[in-house]
Amino acid sequence: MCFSVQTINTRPFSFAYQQQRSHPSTTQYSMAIEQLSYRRACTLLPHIPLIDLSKPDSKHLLVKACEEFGFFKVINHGVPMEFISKLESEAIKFFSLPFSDKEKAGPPNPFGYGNKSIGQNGDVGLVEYLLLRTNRDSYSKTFLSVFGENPENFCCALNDYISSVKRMACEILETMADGLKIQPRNVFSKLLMDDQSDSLFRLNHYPPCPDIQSMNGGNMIGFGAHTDPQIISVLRSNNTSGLQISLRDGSWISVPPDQDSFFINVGDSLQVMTNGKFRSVRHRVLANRSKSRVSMIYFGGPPLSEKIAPLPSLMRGEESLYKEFTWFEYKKSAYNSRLADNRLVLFERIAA
Ligand SMILES: C=C1C[C@]23C[C@@]1(O)CC[C@H]2[C@@]12CC[C@H](O)[C@@](C)(C(=O)O1)[C@H]2[C@@H]3C(=O)O
Ligand SMILES: O=C(O)CCC(=O)C(=O)O
Ligand SMILES: [Fe+2]
Repeated sequence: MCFSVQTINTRPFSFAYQQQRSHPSTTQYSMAIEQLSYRRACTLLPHIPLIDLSKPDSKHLLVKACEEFGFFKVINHGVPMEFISKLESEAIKFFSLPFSDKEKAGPPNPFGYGNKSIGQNGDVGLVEYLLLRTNRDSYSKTFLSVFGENPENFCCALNDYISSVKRMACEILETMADGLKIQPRNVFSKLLMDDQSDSLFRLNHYPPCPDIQSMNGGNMIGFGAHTDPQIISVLRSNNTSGLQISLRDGSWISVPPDQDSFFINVGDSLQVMTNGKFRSVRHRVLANRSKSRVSMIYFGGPPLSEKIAPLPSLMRGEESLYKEFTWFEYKKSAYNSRLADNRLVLFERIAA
């Protein structure tokens, strides 16, 4: 069964040479063609910022990407390929089990194995998943029911991957603090490093959807449009397309998959902590006609008792755009919402 989404917004681009006189010169032609290819590149190419973590100047690009898109791609990330491929193969093994085995780890409450139903409020998508807490004791229990006495391989793969990706997420958050010229540089990363940090991990499997063309004009929803409530999300997928991000004008652009890189999302909490300077990015996943997509996402969240508020060092005399709240309050409200809802509006301060 597939689920539909509205047609992707494609922005029309006008042909530069339509504005020329009836007999343009060669120079006018070549200028027009140049302009046309430039416009085509701007319209058709995804404008995904690329951050090379090994370059010292990345902090400025990183801040710019968070302000403009709330999304960027990271290379030279330092996460060993071995950890990535080991976890991917464990995930594939899990999703290949018979449904009767997988459902032993479900239904999600919200943790555990889920199939087609996302969250508790009626959202659906063409996806099956495992939603886990990031501590080993917690996910080991989830797997005992499926793998009996031997969940060790999966648990080791998760532990290696999550530790390494968490380290990278902290490095990114510290580089962000440098780029924003705020101190201490662990002002964001300490929330993920805290023993009580409420971080999550998700493995998603999107099976191919061969009847895509015959249904709803070719757009089937894998994971509906939403923003992530946490501070930062670190996403890695195999080489199957599907992920899209929404630009400020509401149009959607496809993110070309890259199995060797990571994609970073600014979450709602980071938008609040920067008083709206950084943008929590709306994103979604469309089903693929012929290939399975497997993605793994680390959601870096603060401790439940943490106050989520704009950092005073970023305010410089501005008013806070948000009411005061704790992560517990925000999370409770988020988990009562539908996927597509704007969860931050309830926490916005009404301008005087
Ligand atoms: C519909 C929902 C699923 C979600 C909880 C919610 O009520 C609204 C936020 C959703 C989301 C999106 C990002 C992450 O995938 C997630 C784990 C999260 O923290 O918030 C999911 C929640 C979920 O799948 O339970
Ligand atoms: O699976 C993906 O590529 C993205 C999923 C996602 O956005 C999420 O789980 O919050
Ligand atoms: Fe997401």
